[in-house]
Amino acid sequence: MIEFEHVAKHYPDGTVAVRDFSLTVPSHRCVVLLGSSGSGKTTLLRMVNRMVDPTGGRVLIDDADVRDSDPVALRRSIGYVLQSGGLLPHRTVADNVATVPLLTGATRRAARSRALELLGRVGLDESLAQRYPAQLSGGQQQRVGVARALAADPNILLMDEPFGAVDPLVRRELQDELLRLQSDLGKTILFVTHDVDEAFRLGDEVIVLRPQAEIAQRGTSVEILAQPADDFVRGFIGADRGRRSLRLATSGGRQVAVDLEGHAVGILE
Ligand SMILES: Nc1ncnc2c1ncn2[C@@H]1O[C@H](COP(=O)(O)OP(=O)(O)OP(=O)(O)O)[C@@H](O)[C@H]1O
Repeated sequence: MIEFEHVAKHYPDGTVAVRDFSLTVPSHRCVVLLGSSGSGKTTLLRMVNRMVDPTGGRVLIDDADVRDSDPVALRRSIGYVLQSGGLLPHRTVADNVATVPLLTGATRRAARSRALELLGRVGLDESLAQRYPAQLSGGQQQRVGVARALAADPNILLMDEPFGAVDPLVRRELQDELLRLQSDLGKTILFVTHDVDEAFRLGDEVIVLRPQAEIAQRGTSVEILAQPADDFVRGFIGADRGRRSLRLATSGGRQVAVDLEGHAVGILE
């Protein structure tokens, strides 16, 4: 469980990235921070692994203040996936994934076999293990990034726009993969995105943020879509532009959900 207790982040230049943010992320759940650029999402995420220290309030992991833990050990114990993949360019794929197990004392042999197992888990063929990151597609690099984040078998995964740099089809594949992994592994995931569809697909709970990480609304995708808290949320999720509106049409005795342009999106069971 991750708890943010009235955290704030004021930068020396006067920027208030986070004003007063409180949230509990329950264990084994995926909570998504959804907000536009500059709303403070990355700042909040990095407070968990102490890449950013709050200027007010505190962050607890399983009731322990992260300030009391060694930052390097803390970072090794938490999986972190970035949009850019963050892979080491001069190390092979297998070595990239094996880095953390090696640092935490695994033998070379054990680290390597763990790396190969994880590559399989994220849907990558073993034949890619000896390649360098630049020899992979963007989607494959992101899979390696996820495998690397899982390498230390962390309880917590922090994911910062991890699928933002790939095309929409691959993005969907990676989302499916994460949903599958999560149903197997049950990690505590804090996921940052500005993409509403992604947030609604992945989040057990979605936190819609205004600037300075002010919570505009929190809830399941169903709750937010059914009852947007205000005009800001309505605008952000596109409900005000009819983007999320469907209507029912009947064809051959079946009820079909169609979007506002008349394209079929699903069938009512
Ligand atoms: N070192 C810094 N000094 C001053 N201001 C900063 C610093 N780092 C971040 N900020 C500011 O803090 C605010 C929040 O930044 P943050 O990166 O958390 O937003 P974000 O929601 O993750 O945005 P994005 O989606 O664009 O990554 C922004 O206004 C940003 O300019």
